Amino acid sequence: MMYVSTRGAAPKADFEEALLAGLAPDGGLYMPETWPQLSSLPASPTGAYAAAAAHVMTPYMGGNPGEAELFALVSDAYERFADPDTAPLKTIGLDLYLLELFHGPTLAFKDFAMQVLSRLMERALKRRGQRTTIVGATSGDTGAAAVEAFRGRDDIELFILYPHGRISDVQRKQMTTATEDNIHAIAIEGTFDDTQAIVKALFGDAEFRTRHALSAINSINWARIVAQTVYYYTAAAKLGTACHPSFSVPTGNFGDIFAGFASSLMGLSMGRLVIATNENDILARTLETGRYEPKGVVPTDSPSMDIQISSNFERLLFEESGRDADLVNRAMADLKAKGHFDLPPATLARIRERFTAWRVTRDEAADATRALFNETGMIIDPHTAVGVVAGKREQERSGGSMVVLSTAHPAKFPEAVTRATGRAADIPERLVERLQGRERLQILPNSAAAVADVIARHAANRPQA
Ligand SMILES: Cc1ncc(COP(=O)(O)O)c(C=O)c1O
Ligand SMILES: N[C@@H](CCOP(=O)(O)O)C(=O)O
Repeated sequence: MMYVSTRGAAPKADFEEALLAGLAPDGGLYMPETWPQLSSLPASPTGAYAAAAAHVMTPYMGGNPGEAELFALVSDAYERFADPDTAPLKTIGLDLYLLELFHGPTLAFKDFAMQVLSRLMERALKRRGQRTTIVGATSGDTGAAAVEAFRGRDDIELFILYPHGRISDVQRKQMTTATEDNIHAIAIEGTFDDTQAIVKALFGDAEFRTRHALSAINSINWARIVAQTVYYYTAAAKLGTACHPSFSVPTGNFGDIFAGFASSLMGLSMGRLVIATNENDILARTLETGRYEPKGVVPTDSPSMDIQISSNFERLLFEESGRDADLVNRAMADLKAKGHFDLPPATLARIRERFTAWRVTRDEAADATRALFNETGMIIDPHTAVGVVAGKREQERSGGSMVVLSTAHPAKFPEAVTRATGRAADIPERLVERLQGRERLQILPNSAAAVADVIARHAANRPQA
């Protein structure tokens, strides 16, 4: 299995190269050259999430690692998940389900991929005798998951950028209380989009990128997407082969829903993929009008989705334009020069065949949280609430089974949850432990040069091995 860049000008890479590079050298995102086919999970072994993960992910690895080694690696990655089912499916209405993806160590869906990614990276670096500098951008959850997955790992420095004052206190402390020397939390005076732009700018500087051996842990890294395809399979398997569920996915950077799309391209039969957005509704506007046009980010109760530049939309554009790298390059150039790009009608039509988008307001999400709590006693987080509202709307429109991805634990967002339901969610013990201790962070202006300087100074002061 080889990987190609969405911008068409990078050499093909194997899985390990794509994993360590993160972003392709031409600025594009890696995509598999062909889609492995897997219409469903084998009937046996059933239940075991790690076995399913190894089975779904193996074809993407090109034999490095092979399925047995990958199985051992993912088994270790998912061992500390709090629910024995890893990704349990709960019924919340008529043919309406919640896929709970928050039982990992940092209580958000990011743990599913990050726990695997860190192990794959460490393995690759050891094999090659290399070290790496990870630079990541986070609106809260990716950073927490990355800190947890990479803390204390040999040969890996993690610099994680988050928008200052725009994530929840819990999310911030999950990153800033890490005591390990290889973890560096940096608050940027800007939005998540600014932090993501800084990451891309650092990768765009070829000399800096090579000198510091940069790697990425955001969903621009293909390995993240692969690991996130697995739970679409396990959810579908639980509902049975006759059911072709739709999936409602709270969406920001478009990585999680792209993993669902990837599963459908692999042959998993499903209904619609529902893009559930908050007031930062660029994707809903794009599907409606055909124009991708970021507007200013507004803060909401679902801060992890306060994103206007959805990185992985580039992957969708590439795939649904018939893998037209020239078109992707033109779109990205237009975005830079004019602040928007227009989807060709045929590409828009193909996207609409598979995806529906619903914009959900803060009040609608809070009402849904309250209603579910009153009906079932269940407390959901504000991102999941956006997914529930969008999922129900789509179910009313097109019918069928609907699986809503429950992307975070409500304890991560106590203010919004308490406002909606009148009570806060119980805080799991594993979170309590992580919130203690002194916070360690730097606040930097919205400047790639400032971040580059911190990384360079740290490298210069690192004791030589
Ligand atoms: C809790 C939560 N839900 C949803 C999302 C959106 O996921 P994606 O960026 O993959 O679209 C995020 C952030 O990525 C998140 O942290
Ligand atoms: N919502 C995310 C934003 C980054 O998304 P990623 O999936 O590309 O890492 C976050 O919580 O940081």
